[in-house]
Amino acid sequence: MDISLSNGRFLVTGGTGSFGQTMVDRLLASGAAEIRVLSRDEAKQDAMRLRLRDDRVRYYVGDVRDYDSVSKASRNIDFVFHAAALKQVPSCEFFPLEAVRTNVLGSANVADAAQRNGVAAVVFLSTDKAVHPVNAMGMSKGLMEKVAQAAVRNSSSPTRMCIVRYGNVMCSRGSVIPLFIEQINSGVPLTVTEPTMTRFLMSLTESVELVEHAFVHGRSGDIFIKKARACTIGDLATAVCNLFDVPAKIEALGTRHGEKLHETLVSEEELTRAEDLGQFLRVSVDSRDLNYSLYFDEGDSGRHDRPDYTSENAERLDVPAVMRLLATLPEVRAQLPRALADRV
Ligand SMILES: O=c1ccn([C@@H]2O[C@H](COP(=O)(O)OP(=O)(O)O[C@H]3O[C@H](CO)[C@@H](O)[C@H](O)[C@H]3O)[C@@H](O)[C@H]2O)c(=O)[nH]1
Repeated sequence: MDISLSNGRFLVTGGTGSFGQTMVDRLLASGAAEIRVLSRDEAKQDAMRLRLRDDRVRYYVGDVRDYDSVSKASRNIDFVFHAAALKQVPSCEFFPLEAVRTNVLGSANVADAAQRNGVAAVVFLSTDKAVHPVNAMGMSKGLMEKVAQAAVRNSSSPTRMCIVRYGNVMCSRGSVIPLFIEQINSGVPLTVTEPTMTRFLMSLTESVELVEHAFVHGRSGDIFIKKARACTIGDLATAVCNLFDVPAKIEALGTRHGEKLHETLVSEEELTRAEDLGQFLRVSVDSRDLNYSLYFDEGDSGRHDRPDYTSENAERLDVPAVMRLLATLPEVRAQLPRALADRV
């Protein structure tokens, strides 16, 4: 089957979220024949229905935790983008089993339903927090990656499954940039956890580009990463204040539950078998089978001589560069007085 966003029937799990809605917009603009949105919240679906008013989008209320609802939504579908997840780090720390139910078991349901329904390809959305994970959200996403790769290894199904891993998506729902802007608008200090903490910065558009790249070019079991720039949270807070032309008033919060100082997009072990594709990296699945004698006799000849790819050693943006980047984001521009937007 021809692999393109304009051809076929698509299912987007978590389709009412920040990524999901951007992906659905992209699919509609590309001319996709049918797009199903699977999500739990009927009110968000209704708001989306009213915004889009497009018959090609069908809404399925359901939960990836429930195999039946995933299976029904996957019937006669060609391609799945699996974005449904519990993604807030602090809340997953308090409810780790909820993260397991949605991110691990829910993803297993998506993989299983796709294989049984003859779906051609699935892209699973993962996160840098899945690498060397220290919090329940990252651990559950790391296990999701393993579940997807095991589904590829353990089955002769033709369903192609790829994973994309990305860093912080600027302005996604509940994230720090909209919070900083809200704090500026309310005239209260910006709550900064730890100024030296670093994070990768990606736009929603870039996250959709990464998913599209994996969808078109991925081989089963591949993990795709888009090379990204990073900044410190202290510089991010200063950049937001400068952009809105307010003095930088900062209240130190301290590191939150389960947070890392720096994130890792690709581990050094993965880098030994990563393929550099320019803007993207491809880490293919370790396809050796479970024959222990081969592990002992042949081992892994890859050399571990490259450090992890982290938000600490990635291209670092300074305050003016972060300001320029923020000023390109529609979500930020919508809040920024015209005169200030034009100055950057
Ligand atoms: O009041 C706040 C809230 C957050 N932060 C910091 O801002 C950064 C970003 O925080 P946030 O936007 O909450 O994102 P993360 O906790 O890093 O997690 C996001 O980014 C991940 C990718 O790393 C995604 O997988 C998650 O779903 C998403 O919530 C972190 O360094 C936080 O410590 C502050 O300084 N002040």
